[in-house]
Amino acid sequence: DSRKNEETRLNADRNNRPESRCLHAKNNALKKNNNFFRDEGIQNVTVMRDEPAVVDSNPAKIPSLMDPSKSVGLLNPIDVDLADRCFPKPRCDPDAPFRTIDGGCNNLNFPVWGQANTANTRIINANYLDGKSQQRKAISGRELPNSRHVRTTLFLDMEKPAPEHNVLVTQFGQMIAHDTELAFPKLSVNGGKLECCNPDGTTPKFLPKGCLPITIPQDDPGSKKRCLSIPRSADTSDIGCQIQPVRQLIGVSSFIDCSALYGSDAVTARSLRTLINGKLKTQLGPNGKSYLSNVKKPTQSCNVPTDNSVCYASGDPRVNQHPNMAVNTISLMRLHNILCDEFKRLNPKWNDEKIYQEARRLVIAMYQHVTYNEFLPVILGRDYCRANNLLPLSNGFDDNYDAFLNPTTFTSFTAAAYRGLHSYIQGSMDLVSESRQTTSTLRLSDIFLRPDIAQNKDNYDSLIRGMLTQHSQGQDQFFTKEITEFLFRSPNKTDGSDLITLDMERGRDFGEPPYNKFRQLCGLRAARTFGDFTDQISKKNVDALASIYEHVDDVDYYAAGILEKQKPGSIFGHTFQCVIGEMFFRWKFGDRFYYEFGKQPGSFSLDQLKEIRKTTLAFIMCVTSDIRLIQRNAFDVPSGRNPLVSCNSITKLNLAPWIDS
Ligand code: HEM
Ligand SMILES: [Ca+2]
Repeated sequence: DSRKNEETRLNADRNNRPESRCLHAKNNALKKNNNFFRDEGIQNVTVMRDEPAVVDSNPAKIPSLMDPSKSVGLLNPIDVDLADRCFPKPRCDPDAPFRTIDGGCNNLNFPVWGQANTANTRIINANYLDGKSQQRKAISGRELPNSRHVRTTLFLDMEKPAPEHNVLVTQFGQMIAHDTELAFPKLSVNGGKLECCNPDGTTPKFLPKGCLPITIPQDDPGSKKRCLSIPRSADTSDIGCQIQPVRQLIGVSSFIDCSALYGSDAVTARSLRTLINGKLKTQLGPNGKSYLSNVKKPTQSCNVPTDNSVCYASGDPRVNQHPNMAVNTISLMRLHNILCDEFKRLNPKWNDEKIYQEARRLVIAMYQHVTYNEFLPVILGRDYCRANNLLPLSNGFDDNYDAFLNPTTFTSFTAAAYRGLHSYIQGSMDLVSESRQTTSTLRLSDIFLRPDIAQNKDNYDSLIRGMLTQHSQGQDQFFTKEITEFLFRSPNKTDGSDLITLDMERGRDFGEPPYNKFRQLCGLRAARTFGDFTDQISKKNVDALASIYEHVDDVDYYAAGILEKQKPGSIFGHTFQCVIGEMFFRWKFGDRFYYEFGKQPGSFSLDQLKEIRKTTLAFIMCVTSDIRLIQRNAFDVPSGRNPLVSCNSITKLNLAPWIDS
C-alpha cells in the first residue's frame, strides 16, 4: 500500500512537472596544460563548425516542449511506464558515482527505466487490431498493402550521394542504434529458431505462429527469391507478463553509454575485461596494434572459414555485422585503453576497478559530447537542436536533470523513425590511403559478417580514411540494392533479404500507428485526404502513396516519413525530426549520469567538464588510429571549407583535472 501511495505521489508530481525548462550557463575557470598526447602539438585550438548554409528560421518544438494543445497523441503519462510492473525493481545505491552496466538505477524512483532486458516504452498509443498484439489492418478491414510491394514501388535504388556527409555519419548513427536498442526474434513453439520459410525457399501456405506475414508478390520485380523469413520481435507476453498492448523486449541499456563496447549485463562486461589496470581485453594485430578480443567459436558468429579466424567479442553481438561496425567499436576500445594508461600514469595508486570505471565514465562522456555537439546538428539541424535544448552548453553545469522524463527507448524511434537512416547506407566500402586515393572498394553484401577484413594488413586505417572520405548516400527514397535485395547474402548465394520491407513490417509488428497520428503528435494538421499530405510530401509521392494505400489512415509511418521533404538544415522531414529529436532529448535530460549535469554523485568537476567539451570526433579518430591527416568536421568530406589538417593540430584533452589531490 505504501508503494501504491508512493507511486500515486510520483505520478502526481510527474503530471505537474514544469512545462518549460530554462538552461543556465555559469562561468568557469581556466586550467593548466598537460598533454593527453605525448607528442607535440598546437594547444587549445577551438574547433567551431561552420554555421550551416541552411537556416531554419522557425524550428519546430519536440512534443515534450510543445504547447500541450498543439501535440495531440502523446501517450498518457500513466501509460508510459506500463511495462515497469513486468520486471523486478533492482535495489539501488543512491550515492553510486558510476553507471550500472545494465542501466538500472539510473532513475532512483523508477529504477527499471532504461535498464537492459526490460521492455521498450511508447510515445504514442499502439495500434493493434485486437488492442493487444495483432498487426493492424486497413481502415476498410482488408489487409494493409503488402510491405514488399510498398518497398518495390516507392523505394528503388538510385545513386544519389549526400552532398557533404560522409560514411562516418552512417556509421556513428548505427553505433547509437546498437547502443540504445536490441530486439529479439520470437522463438518457435519448441523454443528453437523460428523458421518462416519452407526449406525450398518458398513461402509456407500457413505461416508458423510468430512469423511476420511477408509474402513476395508473384510479379515482384526483384530477384528470384520467393520468401522472406522474418520472425516477430519478442514482447512482454513472451515472458508471461500480461500487459495490453504488449511492449517489445529490449536487450541493451537505453542510455547512450557505449553499451555496445562495455556490454549490457554484468557477466558480459566482466568477460571483456583484463581485470588489470582497468583495461579491456584485446588481441594483437598487424603493426603491433590492438584489436578486440576474439569469440570462442568464430565460425558460429561470423562468415569466416575456420575457428582460427578473426571474429570479435564485444558488448554487442552486432559488432561483426560488417567491417566498419567493427572498426568503430575497436576505436572506442582503444580510446578506453589509452585512457587507462594515462590514468595509471597520473594516479599510480588507482586500482583496476577505479581505472576501469573512470575510463568508462570518460569514454561515455566524450561519446555523448560528440553525439550532442556534432552528430545531432548534422542530422537534425543546428537551429532545431538549439531550439530544443539539445546542444551542449559552452561552460558551466547543466542542472536540468528531469527525474520524471522516461529515457527508455521508445518504439516509434527504433521501429520506424531512426531506421530512416538506412537510406544513408552506401552499397560499397572504400579503403583509402593517406594521400586520400581509393585503393580498393568492397561490395557491402560481400562483407557482411566479415570483421576479419578490418584486421588484415593496414585495412583498419584505410577503412577509417574511407569513412572520412567517401560520401554517404543521400537521405531520400532511394536505398541501395545491397540492403533491399542482398542483405546478409551468403557468399555463395545470389540473393538475400530486404531491410526496407523489414523496416515497414517491423513498424506494424511494434504496433506503430499510421503516419497521420504522427502528424498530430508533431503539431501538424491531421490529414483528411491524401491531398492534405502535400504540405510535407511532394505531389508525385503523395500520388504514389494514394495508388498503394486505400485510406490516409492506412499509410505506414516509416513509408511516409521517408518521403517527407527535408526540413531546413536537417536530413529529415518534419515527423522524423520530431520523433528523433524527442528521443535524444529524453536520453539527455532523463539520464542522471549525462556528462554535463552537476549536483549528482557521478558529476564531473568543472575543470574536467571543460576538457570533455574539447572532444571532437576528429580527435577520437586520430588518437585511436595511425592516420596522420583529418578534416576538423569529421562528419563532412574534406573540402576547401573543411580541409585536411595534421592530427597534431586537433585540440587535445588535458587530463590533469583527473589527478587525485
Ligand atoms: C550497413 C549498415 C546497416 C545494416 C546492414 C543494418 C541492418 C539492420 C538490420 C538487419 C536490422 C534488424 C531489422 C529487423 O529485423 O527489424 C536493423 C535494425 C535497426 N537499424 Fe540498421 N543497419 C545498418 C545501418 C543502420 C543505421 C546507419 C542506422 C541508424 C542510424 C540503423 C538503425 C537501426 C535501428 C534503430 C534498428 C532497430 C534495432 C533493433 O530493433 O534491434 N541501422 N538494421
Ligand atoms: Ca546503451
